[in-house]
Amino acid sequence: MRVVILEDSVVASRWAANFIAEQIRRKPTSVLGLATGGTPVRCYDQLIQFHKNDQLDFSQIQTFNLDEYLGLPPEDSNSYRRFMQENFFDHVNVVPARTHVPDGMAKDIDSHCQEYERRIKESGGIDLQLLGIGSDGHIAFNEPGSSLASRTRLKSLAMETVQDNARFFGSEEKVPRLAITMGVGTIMESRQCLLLATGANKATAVREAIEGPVTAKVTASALQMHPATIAVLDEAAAAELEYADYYREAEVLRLTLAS
Ligand SMILES: N[C@@H]1[C@@H](O)[C@H](O)[C@@H](COP(=O)(O)O)O[C@@H]1O
Repeated sequence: MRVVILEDSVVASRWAANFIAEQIRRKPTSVLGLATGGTPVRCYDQLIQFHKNDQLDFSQIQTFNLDEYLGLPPEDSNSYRRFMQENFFDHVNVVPARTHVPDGMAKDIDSHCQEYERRIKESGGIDLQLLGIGSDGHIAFNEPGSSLASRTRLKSLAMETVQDNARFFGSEEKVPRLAITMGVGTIMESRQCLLLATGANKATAVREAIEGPVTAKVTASALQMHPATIAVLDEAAAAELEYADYYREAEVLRLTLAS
């Protein structure tokens, strides 16, 4: 796994946004997998700036979001669909019908999940999947114990995740306990993954994901088996990495080779 350590969350978010922008410039019809949470907000901000200032064109892309809370309609202020509209989609020229977020109000959840998988396949598959990481090491809502071969399905949230996400809802009681989420297997089929993690509260999860054993206890560790994952970290999130100096040196060498 390529590990890029940058000074702070501003620089790390800009790096991630640049990487996504390059992907879109190289392939204007890119299929992007997108994430929610506090972490990617700055990255989306930067992409919006690229659109406004540098004419970055989103008109041909398709997007698939990782997950959605069960029982929240799209207009709910805490739904991930609303998050995406407010933090990204409403500010760029993406075609609304080409943006996909699981439907938290789906009546037949199993067939909705299968349909979501079918649409990803039909799109040609995800070119670049943006990921955050939960403090318990989850990706999307693949909580500890999730099968590393799992597909899009209904999952119950771990208590740690409920507590972490209570900050968006005002209280723990208001956080839905169930969500529809892409599986680890679904994510692993993306051609490239970009794991963005910032802040000291992610340091342990980041260490376990990058340097620990591959285990369903830390579903982000499955990315060690992915052929093209880049972890973009700020110093705080990288603080517990045993091989941080090696990753830094490798990046310097990469830059030297590129110049
Ligand atoms: N399902 C989302 C994840 O996709 C996200 O990575 C995680 C961390 O979010 P934050 O960036 O707010 O720490 O939160 C939720 O659980």
